[in-house]
Amino acid sequence: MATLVEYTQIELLTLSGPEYRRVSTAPPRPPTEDEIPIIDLSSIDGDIEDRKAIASKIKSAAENTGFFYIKNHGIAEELIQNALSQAKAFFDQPDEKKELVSNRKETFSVRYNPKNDPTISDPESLLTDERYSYGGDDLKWEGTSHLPGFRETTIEFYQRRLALARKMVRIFALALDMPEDYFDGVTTHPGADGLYVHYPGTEDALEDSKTDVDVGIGSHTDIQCVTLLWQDMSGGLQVLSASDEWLDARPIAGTLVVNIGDFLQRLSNNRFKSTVHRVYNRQSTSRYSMPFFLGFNPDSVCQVVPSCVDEAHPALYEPIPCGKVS
Ligand SMILES: O=C(O)CCC(=O)C(=O)O
Ligand SMILES: [Fe+2]
Repeated sequence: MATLVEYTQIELLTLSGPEYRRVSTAPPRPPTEDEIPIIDLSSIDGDIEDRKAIASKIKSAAENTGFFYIKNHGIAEELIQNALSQAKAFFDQPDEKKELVSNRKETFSVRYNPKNDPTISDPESLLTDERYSYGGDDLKWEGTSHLPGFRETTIEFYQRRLALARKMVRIFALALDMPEDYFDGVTTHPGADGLYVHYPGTEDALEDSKTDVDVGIGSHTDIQCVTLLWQDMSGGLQVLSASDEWLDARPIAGTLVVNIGDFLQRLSNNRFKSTVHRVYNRQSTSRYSMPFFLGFNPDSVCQVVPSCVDEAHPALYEPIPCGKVS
């Protein structure tokens, strides 16, 4: 007997305006191993053949669901746990010390600052270049200076993720049949945000608001190039499959979740999928996550990669600027 699958429509905000997508109304199911594979990065610093082997796995994942886990990613578990402790210390403070955002979800975010990027030899020239408007982060660090080690750990974790994200971008270049340094020039001083996110337990949220709200983030795609996400063991991240069903992107210890953003979908001429996902915290206790979003240099232009265009596949997109250049 055929099972009746029902669908509904969701509205997404994309680079080219609102878009509507069909999604199944069935509860999320576990993904198959191919739908959200676990990819081992232990040989990422090996030779080019090692990286091509990783790239071929990532290519399949990027063309299928657009989400995968990475393990042996090189970021020390101790650093991740220290960052998590700092995130908890930050969110544990009384409300007036924090920035409260909608949906009762709270965030602390660090933007790219050339001073924190060890690959930049002259940060001042970027900071004083009118085209970038990176903005200062001094107020953030002043406002958190009473939390011991907060700044140091937060910056170190940011730096490690920036380095890993740059390596991943090289793998994406290989996965698009381009030389591995193809994107290096547009990731030298990228738009890149590192966040701590706290989703309070649902009971707490209900008590305060007296309404039946979900704590989380509704259906969306990530706008940038690639996202690296650390999530705690709470669960709640759901990912739309290639057949429009919700998959449970369950937490797997020792991994980060990686997904493709709108810019990478665009420059791959839709070969790689910028996948719809959402997060709910429906448990009574807090959920913490630490996403990192890598974009391209704000002064660069995003255009379809030559290897993704041929007579049968003309470029679907015009070149667009990657960031606000003021
Ligand atoms: O918190 C998470 O697990 C994911 C958050 C997310 O999707 C986002 O911030 O774009
Ligand atoms: Fe997201």
